[in-house]
Amino acid sequence: MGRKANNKQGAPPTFEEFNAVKERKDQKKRQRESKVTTSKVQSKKQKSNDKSQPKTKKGKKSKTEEDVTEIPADIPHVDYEELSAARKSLFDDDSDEEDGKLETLEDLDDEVDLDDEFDEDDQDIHEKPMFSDDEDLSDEEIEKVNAANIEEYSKQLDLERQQEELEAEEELLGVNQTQPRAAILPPQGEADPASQTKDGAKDITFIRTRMLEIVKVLENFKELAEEGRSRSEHVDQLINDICDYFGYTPFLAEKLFNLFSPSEAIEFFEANEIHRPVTIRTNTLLTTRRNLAQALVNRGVNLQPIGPWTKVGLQIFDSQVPIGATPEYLSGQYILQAASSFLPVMALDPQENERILDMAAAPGGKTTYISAMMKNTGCVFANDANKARTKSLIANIHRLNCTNTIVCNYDAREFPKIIGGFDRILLDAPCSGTGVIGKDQSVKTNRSPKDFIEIPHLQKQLLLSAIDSVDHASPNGGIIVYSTCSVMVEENEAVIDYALRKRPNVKLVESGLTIGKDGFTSFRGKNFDSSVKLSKRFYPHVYNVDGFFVAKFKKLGPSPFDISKAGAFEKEKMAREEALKEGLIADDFAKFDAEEDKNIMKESIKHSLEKKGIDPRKVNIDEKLSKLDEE
Ligand SMILES: C[S@@+](CC[C@H](N)C(=O)[O-])C[C@H]1O[C@@H](n2cnc3c(N)ncnc32)[C@H](O)[C@@H]1O
Repeated sequence: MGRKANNKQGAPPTFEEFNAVKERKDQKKRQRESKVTTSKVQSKKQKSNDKSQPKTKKGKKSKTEEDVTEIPADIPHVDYEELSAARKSLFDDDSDEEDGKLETLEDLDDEVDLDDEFDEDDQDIHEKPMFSDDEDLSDEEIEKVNAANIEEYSKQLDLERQQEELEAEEELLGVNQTQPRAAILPPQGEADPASQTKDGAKDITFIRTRMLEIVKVLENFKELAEEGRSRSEHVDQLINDICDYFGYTPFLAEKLFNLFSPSEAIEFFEANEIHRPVTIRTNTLLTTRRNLAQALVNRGVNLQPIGPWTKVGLQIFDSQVPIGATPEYLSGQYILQAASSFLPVMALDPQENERILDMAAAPGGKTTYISAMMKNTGCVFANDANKARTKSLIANIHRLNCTNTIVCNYDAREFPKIIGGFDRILLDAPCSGTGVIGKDQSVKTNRSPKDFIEIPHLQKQLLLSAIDSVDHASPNGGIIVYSTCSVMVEENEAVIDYALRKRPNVKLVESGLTIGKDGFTSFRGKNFDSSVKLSKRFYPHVYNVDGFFVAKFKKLGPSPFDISKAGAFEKEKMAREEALKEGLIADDFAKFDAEEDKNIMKESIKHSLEKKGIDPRKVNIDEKLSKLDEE
């Protein structure tokens, strides 16, 4: 019978179930150890009392006793053998007991065969109570033992049952298998059995099982690999299966796979199949989290704080009202915002009365948080290159009552030519979105190798601009925070490492974030500056937040461009020259869409005419527009 047929026994476990099996296996091991040690205690006790050995096996010592070397003090003493014997005595002695009691015990007996504790071929033990010939154990003592141990006994029964279930699952998964496995990979040159269903479709159940099995092999390759099959063959098959099962292009599946160990990669891919929890941020300009929570609970919203790391976030479990249309929402008391989006603003740590630039701000989730942290003092420049997106940015700024904010619409590579000298800058850069696949499944198929050249190129240019636009002499500031919702090294560590090399007047500093994994200091043969480990990575499968990256810089001295007052175009030219030298594509990533811009301008003219009480249909808008262009 082939593998596939074997696997048709039932749906394979999910990865969580697989982990649960592993966990239960550990638990079982611990329990066995506990049992072993208690058995030893009993053995010692009996020896010291000069009593006969328990009749677990005629003429043989219990195997478990030989294995024990230590008796941990914290293990409760439960004598299962004595207990078992007592129970047997109880059955024998209490045959006239009330039906109910007997039924209960017999039910337990049905579930777990206590004789499993002893040697199977020891018929005598099966036939009579263990201690039936033990003169010292009176009925009273039996009852005492039973009463004292019944709780432990019941726990033991549960464990035994779990153990049976576990063994059944293990059998299915081959968890205990240490021998080289049966063939997991399709035989060389033969068709993949995964595509051999009757209708020719891929057998997803089979693919899932194979993925888990390959992961196990890769994590213990020496022992488990099939002879004659290389590691890379296993990896290739696993990546194929990831593509088939989760729907990624091979290119992206491999890139993401390379970020993790095989089992963690599967956890990551699994996590991308589900949405992150719905979370909101309290707008502390208008309310407190306590008052907001109370108001929403009164409307039938089921919520709780996100976690100890944020004092403004709430997680919504369910709601009887649309969470984006409550009076509290409409009056700006909160914003729907992914928990991961709080992190760069927390790292930025805006202070009252500062001048802050949010370089890529639309739709304004972070801008409005910055504004709230500054208590509406100082000034926040909220910039975005995409004019259409500035609409939602403005709407959010208004709704959340942020009165210290100026919206602008530049290609942020133009800074600091437009305006510089900021105390702090947030660059929440445009990115590939590989951290938010749970939200946008299209990322699985629409990212190409070109993206991972062009996007980092733009990110590098933007980051250099951010560095050059900050005032190194700012009393408490001189801070730049770089963030992306990508997990790719090219868009994260490689970008900040590039900035460190190009701008020796900045250094990376602690982000102040209490969660997150350290940034990579090396990756697939590339070494980054050792300080890159101060950056933080966030993963959906670890923190149940979107995949995210945050790095915090402190500017220590002026940039060469600060002094030369070079404009964006000179800087751009230099950056392009650098990029060309490094073999990067120098095409523009963020192209200006003139047609889109024209439409937005027309709409804006119509609105302003309406505001003035003029019917826009009676005005030649195209003419007005071309006049504006001339100006
Ligand atoms: C990740 S989103 C920003 C999200 C925003 N910070 C928030 O929290 O709501 C990236 C933004 O960068 C903008 N962008 C792309 N290229 C840009 C450029 N050259 N200069 C400024 N903004 C740019 C995009 O229009 C997009 O709105």
